[in-house]
Amino acid sequence: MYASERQLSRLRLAYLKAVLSQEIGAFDTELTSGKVITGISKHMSVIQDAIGEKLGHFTSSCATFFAGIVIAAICCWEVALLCLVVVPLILIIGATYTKKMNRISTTKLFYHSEATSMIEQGLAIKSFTENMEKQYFISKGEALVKGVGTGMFQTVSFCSWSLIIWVGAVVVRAGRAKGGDIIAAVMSILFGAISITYAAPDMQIFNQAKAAGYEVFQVIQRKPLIHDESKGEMPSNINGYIELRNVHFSYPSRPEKPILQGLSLSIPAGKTVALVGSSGCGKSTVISLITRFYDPMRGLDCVILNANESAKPDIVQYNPGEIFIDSHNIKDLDLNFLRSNIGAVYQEPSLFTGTIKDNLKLGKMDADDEEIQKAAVMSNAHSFISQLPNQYLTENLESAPELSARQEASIDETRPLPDTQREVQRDLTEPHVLKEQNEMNIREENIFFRIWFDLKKKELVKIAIGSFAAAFSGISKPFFGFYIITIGVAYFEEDAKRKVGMYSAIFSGIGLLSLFSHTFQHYFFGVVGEKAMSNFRLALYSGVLSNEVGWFDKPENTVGSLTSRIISDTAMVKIIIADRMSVIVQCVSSILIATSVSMYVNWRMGLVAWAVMPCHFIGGLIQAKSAKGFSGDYSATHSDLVALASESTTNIRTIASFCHEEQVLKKAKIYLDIPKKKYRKESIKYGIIQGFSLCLWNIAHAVALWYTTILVDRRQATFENGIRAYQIFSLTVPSITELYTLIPTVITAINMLTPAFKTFDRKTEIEPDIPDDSQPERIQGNVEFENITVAHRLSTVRNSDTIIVMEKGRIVETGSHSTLISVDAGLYSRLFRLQSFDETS
Ligand SMILES: Nc1ncnc2c1ncn2[C@@H]1O[C@H](COP(=O)(O)OP(=O)(O)OP(=O)(O)O)[C@@H](O)[C@H]1O
Repeated sequence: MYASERQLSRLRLAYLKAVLSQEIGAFDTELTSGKVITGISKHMSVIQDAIGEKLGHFTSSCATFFAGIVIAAICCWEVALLCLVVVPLILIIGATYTKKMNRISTTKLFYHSEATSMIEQGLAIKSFTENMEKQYFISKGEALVKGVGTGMFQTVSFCSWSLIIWVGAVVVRAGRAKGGDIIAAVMSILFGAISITYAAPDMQIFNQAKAAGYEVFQVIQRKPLIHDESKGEMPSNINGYIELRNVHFSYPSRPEKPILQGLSLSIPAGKTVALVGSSGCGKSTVISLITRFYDPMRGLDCVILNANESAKPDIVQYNPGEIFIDSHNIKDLDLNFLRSNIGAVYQEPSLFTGTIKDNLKLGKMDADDEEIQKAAVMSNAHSFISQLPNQYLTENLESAPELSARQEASIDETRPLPDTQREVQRDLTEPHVLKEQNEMNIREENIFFRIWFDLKKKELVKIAIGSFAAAFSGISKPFFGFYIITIGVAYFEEDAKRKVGMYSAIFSGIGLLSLFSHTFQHYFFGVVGEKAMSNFRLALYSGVLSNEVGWFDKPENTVGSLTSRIISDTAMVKIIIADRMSVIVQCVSSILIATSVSMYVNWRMGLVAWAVMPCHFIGGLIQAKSAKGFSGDYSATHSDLVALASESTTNIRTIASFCHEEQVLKKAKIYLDIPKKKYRKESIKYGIIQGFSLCLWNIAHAVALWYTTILVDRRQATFENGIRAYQIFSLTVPSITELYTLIPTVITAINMLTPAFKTFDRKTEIEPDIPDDSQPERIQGNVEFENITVAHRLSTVRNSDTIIVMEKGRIVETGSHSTLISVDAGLYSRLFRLQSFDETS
């Protein structure tokens, strides 16, 4: 536990460092914030689990198995040898199953990510429905593979046992071993085999960790297209003469759309130059190129077709243009040096966790209080900051919820910029209109009944067949307990070979039936679970899309949290139905059958078996916990780090422009130290608990054996029935433990579904589809504006030394305000007149 925490601490840091060092274009395409958060939380947790507790658990389970084989070999080598032949067969089935399941989960993961990005981009419900249908189809295959796989495992296990016990009888008949030796050998193998089945889920985690590791290392090993590692020039003095020469640019996410098309401009040092143009003409793009968030590049327009149409297109490499500062090509300059010479304030305000002062210091980490205040006064932020309860020490998100969007932006603009600052871009933030919302009135309903979402009659029939099959699958444990002792006794009888042969045949028959019962159980529960989940997902997504725009402004309805509600939370529906309910039915059936049969065989021993059950139960619970992992949810333990990674990715431009990567990594190191200390203590504590659980187990067996001798002594039971009644029940106790651990997970899953159902139940305040009868028949077209605020950008730039007017990535006019305004047909003058109209209206 401790070692894995230490290793993962390094891996998490390396991951975050790699993310922060990528060029901005990567965040537009491959490194979405969702992917980064999944990487640093989910993927890291799986890897930590695999190389930590699961590896320890797997090693100890394998050791138990091999010890079982060795003891069996000492008691009866023929039986042990047979096991060594049979076990690889079982392992091959396990490996084939895992391989198939992995292939399916990789395909599912692809569609899962596709669905996530569809929601992030707000795509139409039609594409989402198609995606859900594809997922449903894949899940059908998954359910079938799961059913056949577990069924095959049961069948082969039962048939192998039949063979082993029959060979035991042959050996006894031949006089090469005693019945007792065979029982000892079979029991050792039995416990070894149980251990190896405990180890099987670990293999699944190892495979998941492999897939997660692949994703994580892809990011860590990714070479950024623009990076600061190869240290470039750092001229001693920068005057600030900026020149763009024939610059072409397309965003990596939309290479087919040219944004800048041969833009050339020069900005003399010390002059104020304003870029003016309609929205989307490429103003911010120019600034992004100067700060080297992107390098000039041509998109797909560089592909020209050959004269002969059937031939392959030629890729022509044009020079995409160059950018110079003081005649230094910015590509030759040290990246950090370049960015620390540029002060940029972006349209979107970005605030980080911490106090207002921490946020202001982002621009200059060594700024003192006086400098900070001076910067705040200059940007008109000082007056409202002074009115806050803790002034500059106010935690920006928690204690100052009253901060308006404009004030947030103001803090963002206030950051004292490095002394070397030469250029500031100031785009005024669009006014935010926040709508008041009525509190939702949500009915408390029983979510458990609602998860069977919109299921048709045929799906309910499937669930009934699945439940029946699950109940039959529940027979296997008590049946095994009953027959293993019956066979043990048969070894001592005269016609051992015939009797054991008959029992072996029955054993194989039950094994064969379990192939069908497991297949039906997993297939039907899996298919119905997927159907209910996809019905609910679709209904929820369409419900979300029908909400009014104001609803999306609420902090709890950000794209991230809605995506998580639609994709992750709804997955609980399938988990409850396919994974939990199916096993719950199986466990209940096992417990009922075991209790009835053990009471029937010998009611006294049946009661004792129930009495010592808590020892088994607690022991089993601790073992199950150890198989699952004591360390719990790694993502929750590292929530501070995940939050840091999330806000860093969202505000990557701010971090990159302030060269703040090192500060983020320093903070990350502090966050990583806390869990490291925690896991050191916990690992010792849980080691002791695990040892105690094994002790309880042995105490339970000892009590049962002791009581059997008393019953035999008092002639209240035969030895065979005493042991048999106990064994039937004790082999079924894991089902009680499983049931006990499953029920809280169902409750947790139901709780996780509550926000999704609340969102689903919400009625939109602006109903788009219901025509309003009160509407006039004919629209006159008289529009009345009330309390509208317009950002008069042109009034903020009229005093600039030079105004450059852009249109569709090209410069169309250049000059001062007075010269440009005099050109009546010019774009500037048209824009200016348009804004004057706004002012007067
Ligand atoms: N990261 C991005 N990925 C893909 N396209 C982008 C990206 N950022 C901007 N664009 C597109 O590039 C074009 C130019 O955008 P840019 O932000 O430079 O315009 P602008 O002139 O600054 O507009 P505004 O005045 O609205 O801020 C727009 O069509 C915009 O949609």
